[in-house]
Amino acid sequence: MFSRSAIRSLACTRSRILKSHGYATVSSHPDSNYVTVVEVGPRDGLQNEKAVVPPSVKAELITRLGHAGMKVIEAGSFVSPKWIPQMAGTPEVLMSMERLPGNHYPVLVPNMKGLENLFALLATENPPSPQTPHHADPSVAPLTDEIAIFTAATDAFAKANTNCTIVESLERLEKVTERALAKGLRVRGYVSVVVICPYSGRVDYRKVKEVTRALLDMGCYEVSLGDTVGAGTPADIREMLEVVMGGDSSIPASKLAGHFHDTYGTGVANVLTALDMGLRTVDAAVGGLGGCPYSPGATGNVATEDVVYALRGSKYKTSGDFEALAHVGDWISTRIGRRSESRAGRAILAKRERERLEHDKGRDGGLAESISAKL
Ligand SMILES: CC(C)(COP(=O)([O-])OP(=O)([O-])OC[C@H]1O[C@@H](n2cnc3c(N)ncnc32)[C@H](O)[C@@H]1OP(=O)([O-])[O-])[C@@H](O)C(=O)NCCC(=O)NCCSC(=O)C[C@@](C)(O)CC(=O)[O-]
Repeated sequence: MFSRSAIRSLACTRSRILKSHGYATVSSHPDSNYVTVVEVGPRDGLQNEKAVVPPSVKAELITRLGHAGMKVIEAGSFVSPKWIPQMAGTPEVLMSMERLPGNHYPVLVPNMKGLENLFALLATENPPSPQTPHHADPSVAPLTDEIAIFTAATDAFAKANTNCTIVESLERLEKVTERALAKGLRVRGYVSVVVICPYSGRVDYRKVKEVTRALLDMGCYEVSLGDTVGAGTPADIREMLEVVMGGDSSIPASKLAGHFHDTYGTGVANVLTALDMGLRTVDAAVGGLGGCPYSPGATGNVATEDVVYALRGSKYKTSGDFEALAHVGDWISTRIGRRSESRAGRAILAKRERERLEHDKGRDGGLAESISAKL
């Protein structure tokens, strides 16, 4: 486990960093019941596929997701290709996907090397200037305007995922965040294994809070809390959020997002619990793609279609088009040789297929009747 004093010493740099950059804030939606669903399928989903999906297919997936109404789509990672070969083509993906204006396409960055690689790519599009640090054309979204940094609530998981302890990862990420903010990029944080760690078991929710606080103090505008194993129940999520959002140095719901894997089928229930607790951002993957390479047995993220369907008719609003997303989930699942894991997606496509068959049968029946009437 990491030491509290180490985390506290990181927090001491807070005032210095905030003095130079301030918290990078994202303007909150005018409707307080608007739910931002961050689409993580192209990154969290495809990073876990055995086969390396070609950049052209990933780019088409992101393009399709944009046209299905997704506004924030995690497009890939600038991580070590030795660790995650599935994400090696991220620069090509960013260069070839359609970037809808107003959309955001964050990428994962684990260290300075990843950030330098990203900067090199951004510089190829628009030579930087003080006014437009990395992007000038308003008719398309920037290649990316946001990075996501990641650590964990246990040392065991941090070591498996990033080859270092939590404290070491926070030291590394602090430098990455400072440089990214200075370049005008937004920074989002992730904390993995907020409920159960596949290596060290039940997680102490106070650790989740400490790591989340450290990421916010660095300058992350939001921290996404990952039930990486996907075994958390709504009661677990409620208890975890009560600890993170309560007590001394409480963290407001507006700074948190929920990231729930659906291994035990509690993903949608956990999303609804998080919304009930005041969160308004959740992560999801179309078709329920994914898992985590360092969480054996964990299945994909909660499916975007399932989340969008579950919010229908409720007080919550969101941007994705349910049926269009079901088609995207079916398309990418077929491309990678599996079935869509979205229950709602499969149900609506099966219903539409039955309707089509009945319509065709009706048309054929009508035709047969009119032919026999003429004879
Ligand atoms: C963090 C490191 C890099 C440390 O890895 P390391 O091996 O300690 O790093 P290193 O500095 O010793 O470098 C080793 C080699 O990798 C290269 N390298 C080093 N960094 C990079 C880079 N950025 N881009 C390209 N290459 C890089 C570096 O140049 C060197 O190459 P060599 O000299 O051997 O030829 C490594 O552990 C890593 O990349 N891990 C990635 C882990 C990952 O992507 N996991 C999945 C994402 S997190 C997740 O899915 C959870 C989340 C976010 O979804 C939430 C949830 O569900 O919980």
